Amino acid sequence: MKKPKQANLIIADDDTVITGLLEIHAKKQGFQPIITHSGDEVLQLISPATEVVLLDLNMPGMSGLEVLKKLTKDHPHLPAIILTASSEASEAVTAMKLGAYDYLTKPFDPSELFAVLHKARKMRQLAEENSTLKEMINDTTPVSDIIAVSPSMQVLLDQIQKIASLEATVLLTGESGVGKTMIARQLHQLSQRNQHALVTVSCPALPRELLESELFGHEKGAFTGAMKKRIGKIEMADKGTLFLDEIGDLPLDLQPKLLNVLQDREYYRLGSERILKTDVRIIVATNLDLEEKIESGSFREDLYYRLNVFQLVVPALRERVQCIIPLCERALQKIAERRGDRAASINKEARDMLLEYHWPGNVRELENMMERASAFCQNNTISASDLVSQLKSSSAEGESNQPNLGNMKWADIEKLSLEQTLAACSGNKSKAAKVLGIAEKSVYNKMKKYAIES
Ligand SMILES: Nc1ncnc2c1ncn2[C@@H]1O[C@H](COP(=O)(O)OP(=O)(O)OP(=O)(O)O)[C@@H](O)[C@H]1O
Repeated sequence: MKKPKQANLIIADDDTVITGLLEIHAKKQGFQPIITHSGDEVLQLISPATEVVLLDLNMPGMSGLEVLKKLTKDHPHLPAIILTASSEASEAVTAMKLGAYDYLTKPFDPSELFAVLHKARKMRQLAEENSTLKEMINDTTPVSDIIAVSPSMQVLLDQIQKIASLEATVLLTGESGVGKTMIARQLHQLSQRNQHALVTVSCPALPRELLESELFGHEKGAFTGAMKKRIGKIEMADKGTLFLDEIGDLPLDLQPKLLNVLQDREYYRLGSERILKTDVRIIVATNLDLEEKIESGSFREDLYYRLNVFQLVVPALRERVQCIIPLCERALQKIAERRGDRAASINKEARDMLLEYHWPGNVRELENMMERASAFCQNNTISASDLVSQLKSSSAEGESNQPNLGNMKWADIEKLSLEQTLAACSGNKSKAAKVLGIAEKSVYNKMKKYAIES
């Protein structure tokens, strides 16, 4: 068997009529196909030029699913499109779970097949670019890399250890950029489900209709443009963990459907009345006050209670001051590794400034700040002048209710603002929390922190 250098599409099917036709179509569509009629050969044919594999599940030699298993393990960025006979629906589901990019049922429409092939090829190119970028940014924080020096973070890590192995739903709350996604990942890694997928859905990222089909999947023809059946993220996360980020933005009319999943582990694909069962653990995160959303009628109370089995509050960076310098040093270390350089250091004046800053964008802002400061600093040492413009711009861009730092320390401004608000609300903490746009619990915490008497 000759392994052609330029073939970017492998067509594996034992039906010579189909492969003959596909070869002609593929060439017309700009692909350089190579044909095989045996499962065993597929893996040997893969070369750096391969962009897509079209795989029939029923072939002599190694079974299609075995080939797929090896393919997704050894070549995770290589999309495989599965061809199945219509009676093999359960095999198609297995194939999707094994990591197939898509599947088509025979007999298929060639224009539909090539639309999928082109999409897969594009995805392959993007995935490659993405993985290079990911390596550059190194944005996945391994569990051992989590910085937890402050007592509040240590308590949090302790809670994570205790609840990770439970099946219960977890609600992660905290401001944007505090590390909720990182903690969701850790909960999954420490659970018995870690051999299965952690599937993330960002609720505000998609318009309502797309979000619904993204979560629950749809049948062919369920809505205009639903050309074929699609498996939803809930199904993909089966036996693993589903992480719903920004759950506060889940549209009201989708909330009962999620409630059903939480209560009975049941749901329907769009366009189908067949009940599907799922074995999934759900972790959700929000930076919004869900109790406030319940009051305003945009979040269901029954869903909130189902989600709020274990609530983990990830503290804002300003509330874990002891972590600030270690987080900066870790960020600088990672930046240096990426650049193949020595890590920059931070002088005393700059450290003081970092410790006093109010960090509206939390750890994400800190990482960005270190990136810029280390690029522009002199003698590989970050000094106050490398930070000052960034601190100003982040307070200007930040939340509008953050007063200008001016000559006052942030802590003094925060204390003053809390005292004045409490006085204006005749000492009513719940009212003050609403006026300040923070949780009532935060009012109590801040009163304790600044020794404000009730
Ligand atoms: N304690 C920590 N130790 C190490 N890295 C951290 C820590 N907390 C946060 N980070 C890092 O900060 C960045 C932002 O974290 P993450 O994306 O998890 O925040 P988030 O709360 O999910 O934000 P958003 O609400 O905007 O989605 C990530 O690069 C993450 O690795």
